[in-house]
Amino acid sequence: MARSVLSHPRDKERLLDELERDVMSTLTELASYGADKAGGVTRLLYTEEWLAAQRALAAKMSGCGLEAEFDEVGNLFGRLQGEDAEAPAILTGSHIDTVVQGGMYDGAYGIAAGLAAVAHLKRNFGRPKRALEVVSLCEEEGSRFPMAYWGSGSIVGKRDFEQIAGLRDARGVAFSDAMTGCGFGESAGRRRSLRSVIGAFVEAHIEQGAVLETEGACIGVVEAIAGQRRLQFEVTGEANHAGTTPMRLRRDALEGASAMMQALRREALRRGDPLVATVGRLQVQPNVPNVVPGKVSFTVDARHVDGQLLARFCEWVKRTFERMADERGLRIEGRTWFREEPVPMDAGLTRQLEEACGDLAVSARRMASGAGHDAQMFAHRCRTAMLFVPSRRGISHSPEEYTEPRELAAGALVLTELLYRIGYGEERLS
Ligand SMILES: NC(=O)NC(NC(N)=O)C(=O)[O-]
Ligand SMILES: [Zn+2]
Ligand SMILES: [Zn+2]
Repeated sequence: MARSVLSHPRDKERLLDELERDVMSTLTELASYGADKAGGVTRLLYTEEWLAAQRALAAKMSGCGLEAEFDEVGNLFGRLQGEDAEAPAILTGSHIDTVVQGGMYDGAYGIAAGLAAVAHLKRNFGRPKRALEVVSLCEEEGSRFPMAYWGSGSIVGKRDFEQIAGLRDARGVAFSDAMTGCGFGESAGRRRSLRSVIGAFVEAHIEQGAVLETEGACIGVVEAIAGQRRLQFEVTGEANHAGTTPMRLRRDALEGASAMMQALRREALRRGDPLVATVGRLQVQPNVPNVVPGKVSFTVDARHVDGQLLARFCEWVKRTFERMADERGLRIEGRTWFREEPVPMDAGLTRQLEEACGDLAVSARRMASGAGHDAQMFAHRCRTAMLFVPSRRGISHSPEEYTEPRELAAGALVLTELLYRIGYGEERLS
């Protein structure tokens, strides 16, 4: 087996041209599924545009000579069989879903890069020692239903059908109805999602921050992924007439909630980086100009690379919000609907990723991820590594999300090299 996918350094530009062409073709096609008027992409789990994107990817995978198959929750796999049918497969990919009015790269890039890499390896090196699978994970963001990592979590056993019972989206559509409506679910007769043995998982993703761009590095070698909590609060006061209710007699739920949000921001700033806290969703009832708001619900998304410091901050949030509600004669209910602990990437596989960057003369730097990723799920079950490519001005979860095609190709080149070494090499996964 040759040491590298490059038989000579002069082959690098030609391979970058090929990978850039293939990655951009897949990204452009996927961006058409859920293209919204704001110029971004909205492709939520189990919607028509989500299903159309998965079906288009299945056709692309088959067109590359891979065995395309959906599992019971709608994860899509494109498999390149290995010589050793018993050897645990190596998976690469990311999530197909997006946030509302998101960009065309978050998630989709990892799928496009994985497909370009495995297709190149198949064409040029034939059958690997162990199976290589490109995976389009059905959901990661938690944008439609109060459930995140549904795709990767179902594969590694951290999500199951009991957890989605009773969940509904903002329009009242039941999770289970949306899932069965797309032809998935427990009784759809598809392969079970849970996989007991996985050789490794490698995810390519946009950085969604500005470190690589600021430092002029091509690749982020991810060492760890931050932990995160998502909390939902309901503040209840008393709806009343905006014209006849004196200020001192009001129990204004929005005034109380806004004071809590200001306190949240001040405390997060006081505790300092890398702690972040975000109020992303706010709903006011009855939400009309001439009524004192009687009820407000809002979300808090809190993250930190240190699990203990994250837990302590969330305890402060709950304690402080309860005190502030009491002081105003308001009621407050809070619940944590999502939590993931910080997780390190596999040291050996990360070292191999870094070595591949060096051998390919692609600049790289080690870093942590403030964003959550499917790699966070797989890291509990198998050797997992992750690479980033730069995000222009660090922008993501926005129609302004952008990465240069050549930067996307460089990430795909490193991914191709790593998959070649661990998929075709004799040595066991280190
Ligand atoms: N890559 C992501 O944008 N992930 C997002 N989604 C989750 N589940 O973390 C996030 O908010 O960081
Ligand atoms: Zn995202
Ligand atoms: Zn993502």
